[in-house]
Amino acid sequence: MKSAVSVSQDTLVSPSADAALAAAVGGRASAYLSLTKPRIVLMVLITVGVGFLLGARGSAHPMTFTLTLLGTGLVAGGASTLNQYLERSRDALMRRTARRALPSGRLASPEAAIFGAALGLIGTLILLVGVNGLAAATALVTLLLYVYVYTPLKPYTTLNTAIGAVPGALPPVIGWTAATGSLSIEAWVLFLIVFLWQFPHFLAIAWIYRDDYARGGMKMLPGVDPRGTMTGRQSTLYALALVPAGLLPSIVGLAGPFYFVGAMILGLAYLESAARFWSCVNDATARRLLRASIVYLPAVLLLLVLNPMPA
Ligand code: HEM
Ligand SMILES: CC(C)=CCC/C(C)=C/CC/C(C)=C/COP(=O)(O)OP(=O)(O)O
Repeated sequence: MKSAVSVSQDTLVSPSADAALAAAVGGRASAYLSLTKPRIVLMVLITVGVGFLLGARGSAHPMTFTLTLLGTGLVAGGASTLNQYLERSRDALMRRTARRALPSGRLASPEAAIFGAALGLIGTLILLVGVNGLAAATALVTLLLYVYVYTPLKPYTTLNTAIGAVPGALPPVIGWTAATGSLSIEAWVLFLIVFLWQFPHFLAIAWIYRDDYARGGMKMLPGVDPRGTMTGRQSTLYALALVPAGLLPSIVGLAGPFYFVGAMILGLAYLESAARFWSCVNDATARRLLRASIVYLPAVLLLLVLNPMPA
């Protein structure tokens, strides 16, 4: 009788316990995934992929390509995780980030630190063993600059974003070195485009979230520029510099005339959004500029892949 009761209890209790366990495991898995900032990783991988395909000039080795994306994706996810680990207290103070896995307590911080370090290490080893030493070293330098230079500087200087733009622009260089084993001029042209592109991107974001950044104690330009004059001017100047920089792939023999025309149109459209932001600095023009930034980069990268210069 006793055992019958316990069996019936088990059968009653187990399914809901299993569901709770599954929900907990699923919840933890999604919390771990969120630490890697998947949308940024996806965009980073697109820039890596384009760098690789241009470097390979039509003879990409599928296995090397796959290992490059896998290794760099893991390093990028590890970098974002370590960034969230280091910023957990400040993230708790900002509305945009307060619900993240660490400030909300869904994961404990040592778990995040171990997860981030493991992803970074495994990703670097995959690049080292499966791709080449230069790609592995470039990815590791990218992680170190992002996690240990840019991230700690955010509460101290408004220059943090200009410094963060260096690791932000290195992923296409990782892709290029993975395909070619060298750091040639073409890699630096791709670096320059992504570097300049980031200024209007993050200045628009810094304006939109200016109160939030101030709450978290992050030093961003709009915090010392309440009318937004410098923020608007800098966005416009960097977007202006990006117009000729965006044409360089055709000049160094990376892309053809179709790319040249497309990049010119996209560059002018991005510049127009930045100039409109400068002429009237407000949340609406900043959001429009942010949207333009998220269109510009994938579109230019797509054109590069669609209209490469024949080898
Ligand atoms: C210093 C450089 C950068 C800073 C400070 C920065 C900051 C940010 C922030 C705070 C957001 C979230 C905006 C929101 O929630 O409304 C964002 C969105 C985004 N960023 Fe950046 N970013 C930088 C560089 C980059 C780079 C290098 C890439 C990719 C190559 C990138 C791709 C994106 C994309 C695709 C989004 C939209 C997806 C999303 O909302 O998560 N960013 N950026
Ligand atoms: C291979 C490798 C390591 C790739 C990583 C490339 C990289 C540095 C991408 C992110 C660029 C960046 C500075 C985003 C903002 O982060 P944030 O921390 O200021 O954003 P948050 O305010 O949302 O935390």
